[in-house]
Amino acid sequence: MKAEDYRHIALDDVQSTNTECLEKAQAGDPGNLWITARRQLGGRGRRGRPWVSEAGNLYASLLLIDPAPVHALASLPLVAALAVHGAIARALPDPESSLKIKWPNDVLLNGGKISGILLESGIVPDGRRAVVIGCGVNVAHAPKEAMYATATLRDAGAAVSAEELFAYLCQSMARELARWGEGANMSETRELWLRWATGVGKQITVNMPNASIEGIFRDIDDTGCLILEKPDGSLQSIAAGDLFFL
Ligand SMILES: O=C(O)CCCC[C@@H]1SC[C@@H]2NC(=O)N[C@@H]21
Repeated sequence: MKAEDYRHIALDDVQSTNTECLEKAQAGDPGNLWITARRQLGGRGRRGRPWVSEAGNLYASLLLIDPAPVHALASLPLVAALAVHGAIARALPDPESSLKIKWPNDVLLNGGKISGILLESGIVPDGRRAVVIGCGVNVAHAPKEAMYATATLRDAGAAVSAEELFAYLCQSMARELARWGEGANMSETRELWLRWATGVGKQITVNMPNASIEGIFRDIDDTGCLILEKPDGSLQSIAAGDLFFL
């Protein structure tokens, strides 16, 4: 599908563009629908954290219905990260900027988080699976009280608006979904993801809900899992967690 084949609804204030998409799906929407908002009053981040969503930044969610066989869905966060990375790269005036992907799907500009992505899913009344890819990008501002380094497109000298960045995102998302081919072509997506990844080969800590492990970030596999080499030399595959560099 090409970028123009996706529908788009632009809203003003919403709780969350992800919620809007999930509600559309429950009401029978066929999917391939982008919902954007000027502001979110209840923006959600990973692990139930809030996502501060003042006007000026990009809040965009893509609703897909049954985008791939269930076993391939775990790699969709990598597709989303590549798409957001591509859109931001296009907006940056300085081609030398360091724009990296931090596993699984944060995008970092010069080491500061410039984007977060939240995938959510649900089963619609006819039994099919709705998947929502929610993307937030710091265009004009970053949360003031963040516990981590942040970055914005404005501070990087990019004169792009949230609307213009959304147009770039539509194109890069369509391109990356087509490349991925419903998971059938994951090897190409994985290679590209690794090209932009930060921390591969480095000592890291991965925080998971009930544990935290240290080791060397060796690789990612075709399902998007991080392969960690533990101090005893054994390899552990990790499906989800927050990554920190030591
Ligand atoms: O914690 C993260 O890094 C993920 C943040 C995801 C934020 C986006 S903004 C658009 C969409 N709607 C939401 O409520 N969350 C996502």
